[in-house]
Amino acid sequence: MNIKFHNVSKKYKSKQALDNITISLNNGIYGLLGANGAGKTTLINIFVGILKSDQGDITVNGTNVKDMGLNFLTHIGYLPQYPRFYKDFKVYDFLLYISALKEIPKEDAVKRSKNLIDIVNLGDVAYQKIGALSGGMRQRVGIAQAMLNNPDILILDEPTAGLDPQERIRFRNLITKFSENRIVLLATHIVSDVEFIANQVILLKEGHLIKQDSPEALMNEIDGKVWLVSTTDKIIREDNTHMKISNMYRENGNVQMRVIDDHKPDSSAMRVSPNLEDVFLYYNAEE
Ligand SMILES: Nc1ncnc2c1ncn2[C@@H]1O[C@H](COP(=O)(O)OP(=O)(O)OP(=O)(O)O)[C@@H](O)[C@H]1O
Repeated sequence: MNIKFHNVSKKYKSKQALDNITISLNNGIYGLLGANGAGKTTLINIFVGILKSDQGDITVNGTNVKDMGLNFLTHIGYLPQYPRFYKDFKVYDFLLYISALKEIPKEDAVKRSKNLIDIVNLGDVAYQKIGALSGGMRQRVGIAQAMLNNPDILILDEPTAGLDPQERIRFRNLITKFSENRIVLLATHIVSDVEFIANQVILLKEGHLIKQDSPEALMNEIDGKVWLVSTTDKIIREDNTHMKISNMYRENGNVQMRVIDDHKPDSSAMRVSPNLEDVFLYYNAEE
């Protein structure tokens, strides 16, 4: 599978939400990362056909999606950022209903719905109404419905919103298994969702493509620019050095700060290996 975005742009009135985005995706997991308002949902909505771009084209295996008609949708599974459900549907019935909309034959629909209910760990509530589920459980119904048609291209917009830590891990494992021979595009601003599973990260900022590369390559690029500085609460309260702090935690009565800086920010600072969160901050921090 291959998806190409060629010079895709989108403006909402005077707001340039996407500016000339050109990217290419092959099989694997792609983390679409960006701060709030970076343009992730706009890019996804243009791809799945909810929005029209002002300019540019998208091709799947070389064919313009505009020429694929409804056939295009049979290849796609999609979880919107804010999925809406019929609250009176029971989980299992809802999956059968979505299967019918996707024109999945009844026998397959039954098998697949039951299987996905197990996979997303909703066996205990399969016959409960969606309206009675917790937010995280509903989100898992959303993930399951996106996978019903066994899509070649799975598009997930903020899929882990509301999931507890255990379910996040389950989700990451599920996506890693599922991604073999497919494209999974996962939009998030939660770096840890993609840090260990994405083959590539697409970094957007204010509608621009900042980087597309493997997490390892992105981390290598800022090697030598991440420091650990040990300090105290008092100094932090008084500090006005405007360091780019990617993380802060307490250890043995001191405060440890992870600082992003081209130069050693303090004589006691120790160089540490970058992680993907540091990369995110490096490209997103205010000057
Ligand atoms: N319908 C709209 N009308 C006007 N502006 C919009 C509309 N939808 C999005 N925008 C603007 O376009 C920009 C990109 O929004 P988008 O929702 O694509 O970002 P995002 O990266 O998905 O953000 P988030 O992480 O907050 O969901 C933002 O500045 C947003 O305010």
